[in-house]
Amino acid sequence: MSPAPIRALVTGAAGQIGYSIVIRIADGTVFGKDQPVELVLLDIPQCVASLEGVVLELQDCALPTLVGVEAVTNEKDAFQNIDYAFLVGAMPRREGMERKDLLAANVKIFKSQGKALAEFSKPTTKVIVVGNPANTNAFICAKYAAGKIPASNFSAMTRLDHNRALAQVALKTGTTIGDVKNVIIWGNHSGTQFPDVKHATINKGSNTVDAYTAINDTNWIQSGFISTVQKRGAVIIEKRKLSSAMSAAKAACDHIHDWHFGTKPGEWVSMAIPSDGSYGIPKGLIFSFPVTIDGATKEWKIVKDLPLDDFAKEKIQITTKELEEERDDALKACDEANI
Ligand SMILES: NC(=O)C1=CN([C@@H]2O[C@H](COP(=O)(O)OP(=O)(O)OC[C@H]3O[C@@H](n4cnc5c(N)ncnc54)[C@H](O)[C@@H]3O)[C@@H](O)[C@H]2O)C=CC1
Ligand SMILES: O=C(O)CCC(=O)C(=O)O
Repeated sequence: MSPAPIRALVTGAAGQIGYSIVIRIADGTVFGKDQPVELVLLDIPQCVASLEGVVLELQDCALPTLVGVEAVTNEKDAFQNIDYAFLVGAMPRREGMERKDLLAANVKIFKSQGKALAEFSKPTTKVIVVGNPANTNAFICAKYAAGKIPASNFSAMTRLDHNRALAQVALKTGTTIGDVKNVIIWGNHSGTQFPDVKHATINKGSNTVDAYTAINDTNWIQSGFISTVQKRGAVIIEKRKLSSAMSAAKAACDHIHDWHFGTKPGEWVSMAIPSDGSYGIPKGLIFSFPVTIDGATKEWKIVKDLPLDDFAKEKIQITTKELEEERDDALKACDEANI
């Protein structure tokens, strides 16, 4: 007998990330090839025709794992009874903007969706926020769903930054992605994030070497590497005139896949989740940490007590400060927003 279907919501499903994400959820990449999936696609009423087009294409994919698709334009229908929510729908930044410039416009969406989660969803629903500024939107969403859904069920996506870091290290060392383990993205999904390879390892032939030794270029690790990962989103906007979508959709699916199935033994992933005070990060801030996940309980744990040198502490302080400022601005915008 096949298991009960997993009901997954994708918001902004008519947008560019939505278009790349739904096929991976529907075809078993995220929840497994034997797991039936019901998809709920939400977008704004102006995008209904485009949303219907996505539904037709999903039908045409003839996927054995996809047992239902609903296209909706209201939160009540969208958030009903879901197991996972991929909250993508939000305004993307254009050339020259910082992600936090989106705060005033996008935070209202996440206030409203937090309330909808509280009203219509199950207490076990797990949420990934992709829409920028992702950490702060997740903070707001969790705040307005509080009382019904625990804060630990809310996360923001820094997996794209994590994947970018893996790829840069693999390129630099002439290895493959599978050879590089345990990079970390600390903090905000923004230009202040701290991509860190201090605790990473690289397989070279039959040896496992620490990343600093394998890379053998401290200047690159502490400068070029960090800024490449921090600025990757902006460079892609400059080149494509659109923000990253294929890689963002892949990262969102990696994030939920690992939350559902758990992380591999001896490995961690980067995930922005509510701080419990670890590493001196203020409690409740949605901060990217290294986490391990138990696939049986679907609970994440922050990897504790990694030694941090002064360089790391300074970088972490910068991104913490930015997140505190964003949080305060977002709370103000929510108070002012009459939703
Ligand atoms: N965290 C991360 O690593 C990344 C985050 N992003 C962010 O993801 C978001 C989406 O990006 P794209 O898909 O490229 O944008 P897009 O503009 O192509 O699509 C966004 C979709 O969301 C819809 N939408 C707007 N308000 C909505 C609402 N209240 N409810 C439901 N749908 C709504 C729009 O109608 C549109 O179809 C942006 O904020 C972008 O900055 C993008 C890449 C990576
Ligand atoms: O950079 C942006 O604002 C949009 C896409 C994004 O967040 C990213 O590519 O990292």
